[in-house]
Amino acid sequence: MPPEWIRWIAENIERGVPPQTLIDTLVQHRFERGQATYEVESRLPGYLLQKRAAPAPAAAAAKSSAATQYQYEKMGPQPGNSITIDGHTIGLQMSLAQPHLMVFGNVLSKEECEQLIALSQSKLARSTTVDEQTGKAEWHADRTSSGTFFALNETPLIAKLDQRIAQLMQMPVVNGEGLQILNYQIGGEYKPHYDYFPPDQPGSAQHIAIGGQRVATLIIYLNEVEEGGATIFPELGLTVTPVQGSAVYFSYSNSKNQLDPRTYHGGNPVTKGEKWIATKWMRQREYRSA
Ligand SMILES: O=C(O)CCC(=O)C(=O)O
Ligand SMILES: [Fe+2]
Repeated sequence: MPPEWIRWIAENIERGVPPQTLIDTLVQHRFERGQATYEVESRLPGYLLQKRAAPAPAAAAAKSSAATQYQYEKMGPQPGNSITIDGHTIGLQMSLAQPHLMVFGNVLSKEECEQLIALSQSKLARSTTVDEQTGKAEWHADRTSSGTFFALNETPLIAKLDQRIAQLMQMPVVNGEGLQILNYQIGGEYKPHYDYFPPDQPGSAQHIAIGGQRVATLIIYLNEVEEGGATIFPELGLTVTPVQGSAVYFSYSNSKNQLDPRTYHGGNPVTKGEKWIATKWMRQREYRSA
């Protein structure tokens, strides 16, 4: 993150601006939400951090027993060695019961990955105002990742992939948020986080208001990363290495509205080459972006 933004965060924390407001403003300025959350939270004074880390007693009790109490329900992709959707065969490579997690091969073909990167590259080029000012085409090293979204059915390719992904995840297409594309350059990472909106954080209510809580994630790897860039699940000691076209699926919300903290995950820094992923988040209900 550029130093002027770091200063902006520090000054506004000092002035007592609520952390969630800062995070939302950063996201509006095209910083990636995970990075914005990290940059703000890591600068909160100790007492505020503790306040955020120590939820109300009822919530705290629910949280401490959440890992043991989360009830795993039959949902998402059903285990089988492979699944063929519209003539395209996806292979199951590994699955875990708790949390509910699966790794798939060939979710996208090499050509589909390449087309998705090319489509995103032209969108990203339009959204980087900083680069336009300096006239430089390359990405800023201090920006941990750059991203773009595709609205549902935005192009024929996106429509085809939205269908395939929804069928794989066993969710209605309309419950999906628009496909998010992220590009990480060397040093780019996504610090460990939950994909669901933490119920004890004030900013979550406005997200949950549209389409409900997030219930499941599919992260698709669009290229081969030369070194680094694995998706890590620190609670599980699990590392998923990016392989072009393969994907990791995990679900974390059940019909009782419980959330599974075991799905805590992040993207390790890229140390050589670059990393492209496409992420699909599914909601409890139909999701309409504003
Ligand atoms: O980059 C990764 O491997 C993780 C991405 C991620 O956590 C997300 O898109 O929600
Ligand atoms: Fe995530």
